[in-house]
Amino acid sequence: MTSPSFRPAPRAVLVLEDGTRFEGRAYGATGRTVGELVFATGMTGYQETITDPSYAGQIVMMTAPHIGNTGVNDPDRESRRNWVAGFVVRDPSRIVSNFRAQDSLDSDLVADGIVGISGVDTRAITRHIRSAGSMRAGVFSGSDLDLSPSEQLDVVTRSEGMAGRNLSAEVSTDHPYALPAQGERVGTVAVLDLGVKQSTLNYLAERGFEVQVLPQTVTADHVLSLAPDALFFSNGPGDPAASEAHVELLRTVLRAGVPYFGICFGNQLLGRALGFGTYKLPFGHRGINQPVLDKATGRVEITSQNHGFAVDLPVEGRHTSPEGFGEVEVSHYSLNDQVVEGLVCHDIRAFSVQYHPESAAGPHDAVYLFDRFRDMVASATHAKGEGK
Ligand SMILES: NC(=O)CC[C@H](N)C(=O)O
Repeated sequence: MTSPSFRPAPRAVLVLEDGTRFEGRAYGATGRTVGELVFATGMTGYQETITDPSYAGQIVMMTAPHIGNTGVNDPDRESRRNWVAGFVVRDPSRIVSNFRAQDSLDSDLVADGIVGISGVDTRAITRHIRSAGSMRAGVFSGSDLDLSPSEQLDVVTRSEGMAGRNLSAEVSTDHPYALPAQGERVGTVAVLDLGVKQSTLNYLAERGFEVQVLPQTVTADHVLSLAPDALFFSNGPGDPAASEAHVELLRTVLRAGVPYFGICFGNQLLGRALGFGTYKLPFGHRGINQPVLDKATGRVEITSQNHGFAVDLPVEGRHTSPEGFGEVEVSHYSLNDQVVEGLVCHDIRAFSVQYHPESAAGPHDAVYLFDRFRDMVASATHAKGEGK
């Protein structure tokens, strides 16, 4: 595992849908892959990134130049596999050096068939995407290099874009399962698994929730038949505008008075359930040092983010839900570009954030949101007990 190999890897090429090409070396599995090319700015946490199911369908490029130094290990996996459609790095570590390492990143990518490329100028590619926007791309190595440049470009331009894409079925659990509550029990939370990360489930269980994880195919009737004390929608890949069935489920369960918390995709779906729109950002927010303002406290949080879509609402003032859920406010917004980063409902028990309070990887500034959820559910249960 730690023996250095100084043989140059075989060639590979990264082809962008606008025809731009970058020559490099094969990294991870060899072959061909297509997806939306996005960049992630975290200097650490590559394993949490590639095992985040929200990245399904995306070729992730790390802007940090040196990747793989600490290898991979089982405790840091956020889900059952690596989900990225492809992986682009500048300078992969030739050795693994960490006491927690169980394997090298390269061989872990090979095990999951993730086609990657290294030795490309990731700074130039990032600047290109920053100006031109995220776009479809392909990585080709091995016998796929026999395709001519125009045939490779054809493969890319014939592939599906991210707008309008529903990917929940690819990443969700196919069977329900549960995590027991830890410490003082607050109640049960039904978690719709749209691509949930393990750290999120752990935080919920640690806050006293019995966590019931449900496949994304579940119906509103089934959720209500479980009589959960709360509902949670996870992060996940794809375009929120293509998840109408989940939006309908959310509306029904909210109308039944069940308290709600959503993260990332779960924030976008709350926005849509309330009757607002979502839109695609030019190149999205992906990294672990994204500044966000909590409007209620004036506090700035440094957050972990991974989103390419956002809720379409002015960050100031209150807005009336066209779906009859009362007054809604943007609770948090990005200090980089004023994009909506959180929603709070004033007339029903529901809130959500666009960023990742489970902080895997990333700073722990936003972990308080799990406490806020626990307190909201505890007060709802108390009110129910008093017949309010
Ligand atoms: N991490 C997420 O949940 C991402 C949500 C959505 N797929 C987006 O890209 O905006």
